Amino acid sequence: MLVTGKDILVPARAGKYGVGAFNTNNMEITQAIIHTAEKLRSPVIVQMSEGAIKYGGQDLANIVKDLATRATVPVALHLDHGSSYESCLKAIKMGFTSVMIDASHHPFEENVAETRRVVEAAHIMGISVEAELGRLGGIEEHIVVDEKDAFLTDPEEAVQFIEQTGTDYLAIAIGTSHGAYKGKGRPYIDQARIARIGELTTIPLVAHGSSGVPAEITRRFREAGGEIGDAVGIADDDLREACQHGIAKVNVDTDLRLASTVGIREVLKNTPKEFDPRKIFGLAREVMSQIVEHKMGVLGSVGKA
Ligand SMILES: O=C(COP(=O)(O)O)NO
Ligand SMILES: [Ca+2]
Ligand code: NA
Ligand SMILES: [Zn+2]
Repeated sequence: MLVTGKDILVPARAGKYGVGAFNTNNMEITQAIIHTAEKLRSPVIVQMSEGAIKYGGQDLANIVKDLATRATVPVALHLDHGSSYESCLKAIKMGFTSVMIDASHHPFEENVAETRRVVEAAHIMGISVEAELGRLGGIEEHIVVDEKDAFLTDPEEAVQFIEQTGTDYLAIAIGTSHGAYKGKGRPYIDQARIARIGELTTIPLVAHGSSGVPAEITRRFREAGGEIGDAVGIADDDLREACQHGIAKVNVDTDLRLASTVGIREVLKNTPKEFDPRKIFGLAREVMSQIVEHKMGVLGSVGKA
């Protein structure tokens, strides 16, 4: 059933488990996410970035909404990295049940003001809101944040921010970053910082940049002709621990991008005579489903629906 992000995340925070928020850009990705959630009896969030909305528009939103509505587990449709009040309202008009207003690259006061505007409008329409405080490294949809400008979330500031905005959940910067190259070795996740913020707050916390970039996937990616450097993601153990301290929404996009590309490349490489799109996209769907299944196991959301 189609529900709001809050319906899914408040129980997750209380139950100390994480719920995957997986980005989609087409039907097969959406099916891999939702069918796997049903198979594992797991709640799930399907999210679309502004780039995905540009690419698939209402067509894609309708695919997600239809699958979510018919799903036998709770599913929310979430706007990822909404860059403005207008963008959030447009998404709500498209049928999104959760929106992120990402104003974390602005000074605190401006972030508060922008977030408040979205919260007021969204709550009138019964839609829940994610905001962000702190700045991840890596490349967000519309902002390139280099390391020196990344800053981790201050726990006391987070309390102020939540009080002043009324946001339903909060994305925090705690060492993760977007993309396939999250650090030189194992990225450092500031568990003490998460725990501190978790102690001081009660709303669900959000970890962006949480793809694991599994070695098996990068090996297959190269084997099938892909080119990727020494990619590294967030360790499963770090995600498990983060969910014990208040992280309830865990964003995953890169892993599905890599998995779908592995599937497509393997079909094209191994069966060069193949040109049936169901075979070409079918394996991608299968590889993505395996990634979604692994992640739900790591986060502890299996059987929670
Ligand atoms: O935070 C993310 C995705 O992060 P990854 O690049 O680690 O999948 N989307 O908002
Ligand atoms: Ca941001
Ligand atoms: Na988001
Ligand atoms: Zn993100």
